[in-house]
Amino acid sequence: MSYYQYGTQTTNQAGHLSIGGVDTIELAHEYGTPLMVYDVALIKQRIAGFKQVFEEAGVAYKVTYASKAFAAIAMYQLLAAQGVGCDVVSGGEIYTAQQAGFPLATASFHGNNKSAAELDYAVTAGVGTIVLDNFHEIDLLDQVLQEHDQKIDVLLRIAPGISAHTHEYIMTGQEDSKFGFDLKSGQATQAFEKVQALPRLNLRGVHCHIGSQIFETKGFEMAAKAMIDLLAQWAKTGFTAEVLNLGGGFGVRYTAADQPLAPQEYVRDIIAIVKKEATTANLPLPEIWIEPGRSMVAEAGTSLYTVGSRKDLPGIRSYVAVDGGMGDNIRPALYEAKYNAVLANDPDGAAVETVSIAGKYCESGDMLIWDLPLPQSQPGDVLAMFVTGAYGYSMASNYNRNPRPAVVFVENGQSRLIIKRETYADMAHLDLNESPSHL
Ligand SMILES: Cc1ncc(COP(=O)(O)O)c(C=O)c1O
Ligand SMILES: N[C@@H](CCCC[NH3+])C(=O)O
Repeated sequence: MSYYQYGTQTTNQAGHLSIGGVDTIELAHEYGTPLMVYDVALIKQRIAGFKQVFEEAGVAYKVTYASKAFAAIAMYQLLAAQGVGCDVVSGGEIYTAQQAGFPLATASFHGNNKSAAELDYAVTAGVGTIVLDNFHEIDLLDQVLQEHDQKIDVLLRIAPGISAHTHEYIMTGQEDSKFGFDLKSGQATQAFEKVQALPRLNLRGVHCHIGSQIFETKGFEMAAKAMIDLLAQWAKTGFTAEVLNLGGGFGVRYTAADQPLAPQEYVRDIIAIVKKEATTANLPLPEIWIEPGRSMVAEAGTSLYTVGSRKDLPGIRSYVAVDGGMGDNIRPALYEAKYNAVLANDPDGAAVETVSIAGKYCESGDMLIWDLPLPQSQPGDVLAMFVTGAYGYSMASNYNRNPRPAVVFVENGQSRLIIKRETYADMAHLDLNESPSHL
């Protein structure tokens, strides 16, 4: 095998890339391309791995999936069946979870500018926890609760002032951030006092999230320590935190240059540091919550594209274009994210050339992979691009009025369509076509 295999990926007897026991070339024929393929067994393995670490440590916990990484009805159903909660960040994610029959009592609602309508929706839909992000939201939520004569559990999102080593755009825990109550300037304690004075808000603890695609455990350790120190201060007022949510952010391996720990290792480390710091501060151990997104689904996702045109610039480079691009995966254009890919019809084939994989969108920046060693490719070959399961489909767009791809789950030799390919009519269905006049 010449490629790094994630989850159930292997080369089958036909010499094709297989995922979940299903031939990816057959998937491309059956469902068309671009196609997103999710290895369900790998998602289940990740969930089980996270839970196991907590179980072994014998601590109270909650594993919640950050839906923004990939939200779909089938995904929420898979989570519910595996007994994990989720975090939602919009009315749309709440709606999708609700359609899936997801137990919303296990969901947490995040966001730096939740609207009154979204808060109302969350309260009436039965979302279990609101993660309060700012002072305006505290007032909005209290108002909504008064209207419904209800109470709700809340956490306070704290910006701990920790810069994790990751791309600037996906860093969130540093002081200069739009998210959460700032720790250093005292905003966090002001928010604590404000919430404590509002009987409809049942403050259960604190939340922080220091960023995404993080490889080192140091940042999590610093964040955990900062949170425990804060809770120790608040404990002097008689407050006992029941929950400490340390967010997500665990890194994954996109290419060989990425060397993350196994996802469970981050959690093992987090548990150890929380235990140590809580003991030192003489605090009862709170329930530890995590909310991984990327590490739950990224490596389980593979994008299949069909190879089309080619442009050779002797001495410069060769562009090989595929039938998708920045509309189904904005990450290379947005973050200069790096990916790896193989020809699904010849995954073990020796590379004979280096090509750059272009998308089909009208942007020079619509490049999926620069300088990829590949066997000789022909139009009609299927390119399998790895680790596209997080922030791919969920950040997809209809730029150039290209339809968003279909999505399938594969497991045990079977495939199931979970999101249909968008049609031209789907994309135009909100356009009004009633009057020939121009106002
Ligand atoms: C509040 C919060 N929780 C969890 C996550 C999930 O992060 P990741 O996908 O890196 O695990 C994010 C996204 O970065 C987030 O903003
Ligand atoms: N969307 C980003 C991560 C942001 C996570 C949300 N806070 C990515 O693709 O890496």
